[in-house]
Amino acid sequence: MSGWQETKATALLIFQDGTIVEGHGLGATGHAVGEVCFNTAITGYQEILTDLSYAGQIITFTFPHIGNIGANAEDVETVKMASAPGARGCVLKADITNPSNYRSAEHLNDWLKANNIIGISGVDTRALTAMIRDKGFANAIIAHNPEGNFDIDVLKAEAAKFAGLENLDLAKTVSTAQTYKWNEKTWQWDEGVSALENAEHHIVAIDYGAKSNILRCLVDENAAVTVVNAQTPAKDILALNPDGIFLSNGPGDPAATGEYAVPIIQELIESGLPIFGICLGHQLLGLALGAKTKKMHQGHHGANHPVQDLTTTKVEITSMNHGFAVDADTLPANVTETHKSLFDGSNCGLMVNDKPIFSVQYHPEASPGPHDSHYLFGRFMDNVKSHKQAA
Ligand SMILES: NC(=O)CC[C@H](N)C(=O)O
Repeated sequence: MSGWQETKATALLIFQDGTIVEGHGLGATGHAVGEVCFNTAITGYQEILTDLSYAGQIITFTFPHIGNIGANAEDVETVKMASAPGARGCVLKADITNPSNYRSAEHLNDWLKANNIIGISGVDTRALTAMIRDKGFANAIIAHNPEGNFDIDVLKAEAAKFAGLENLDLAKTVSTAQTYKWNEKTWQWDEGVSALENAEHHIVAIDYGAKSNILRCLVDENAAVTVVNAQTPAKDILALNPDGIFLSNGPGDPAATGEYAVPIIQELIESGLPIFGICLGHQLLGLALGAKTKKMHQGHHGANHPVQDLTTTKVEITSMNHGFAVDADTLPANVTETHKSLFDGSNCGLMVNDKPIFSVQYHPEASPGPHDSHYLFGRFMDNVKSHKQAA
C-alpha cells in the first residue's frame, strides 16, 4: 500500500517492519507512535490504561473482552497532578459492548475519546501477542480515522521516526510539576475512598509517574504523603523532614532517567532514612547502588506473575508492568537479591544489607491484580517506626 488509501478499516496499526493490521477505530482520532506491549490481565483495563508507566507504549490486551464494565472516575491510576497522559493507544480483540456494571459511569469508547487514547478493535490479539513473544517488543503507529482515509506513506514515515523506549527518559515528562500532599486511603466497599485525618508518619514520594493506589497504600499505613517532582534536589526533600522516602514507578528507560535520579537517590541513601522503591523506583535504586539495568525481550505486563521471596522461599502472585530489569549479576556486595521472577528468573527485588532500604520490581499496590504483596507497605512502615525509635 502507498499514498492515500480508502479502506473499510477505520483504524490501523502499522509496525516499523511494514506489517499493517486493520481494525475498527475507537476513542480518540488521529495517530500516535509507541512501543507495542501485551498485558495479560483479565481485569482492570482502566487502571492499566491510566498507569503513567505506560507512557510511550501501545497496549495490546490479551483478554478478548475489554470495556464490558465501562469506565468510572474512581479506577483512574493517573494522579490528578500528573503533567502528561499514560498509554498512547490500545489494541482490542472484540468490539466494546455496552457497559454492564453498577460502578460504570460511561462507555469505555467515550472515556477513551475524552482521555485522548486511540484504540483499535477487531484485531487478532492472539497472533499479535505471539509475534511480540517471538520477536520481542515492536514499535508501531496506531491511527484512527472514522472515514477510513489513511496516508500510509506518511504514517510509515512517522512510525520510522520513533527510536523506541531505550535511552528515553519519560519520567520527567509525567512527573508532577508542583509538590502536593496526598491523604487519600484505598477504596473500600460501600465507602469509596476517604481521607486520613491525623497521620503518624510522613513519607516523601519522589514522583516518576506514580500510581494513585501506591500513594493510597502508603496512607493506609498511617502516613501523610508529600509528592515531589522527580528532579527535586535531595536537600529540598530532606528539608521536608520525612520519616521515609518512597521511589515511585514510572515510564521509560531507567538508565536515561538515572542521569538526574541517581545522584539524588545516592544522597538520600547517605541520609540513613528508610527507602522503599517500586518498579522504576526499584530500577533507579539499583542504579544508585551501583548495579546496571537492561532492556527485556518482551517485558512483564500482567496480573498473574509468580515471584519468589528468596528470604522466605514463599511465592507471591504479582501484578507487573515493566520492560527493563535490574541485572542481578551486577548487584554490589552489600546488596542482596530478595525476589526473583518464577517465569524467567529475572530480578524482582533487592535490599541493602546494612540499611533500611529495599525495593521490588513488581506492584504490591495491585490496581489491578492480586494483593499477595501488600505486606511490603507494612515492611516499609516497620522500617520507618524502627528508624524513628532509634533516632
Ligand atoms: N511500571 C514501571 O515503573 C515501569 C518501569 C520501567 N519504565 C520499565 O518499563 O521497566
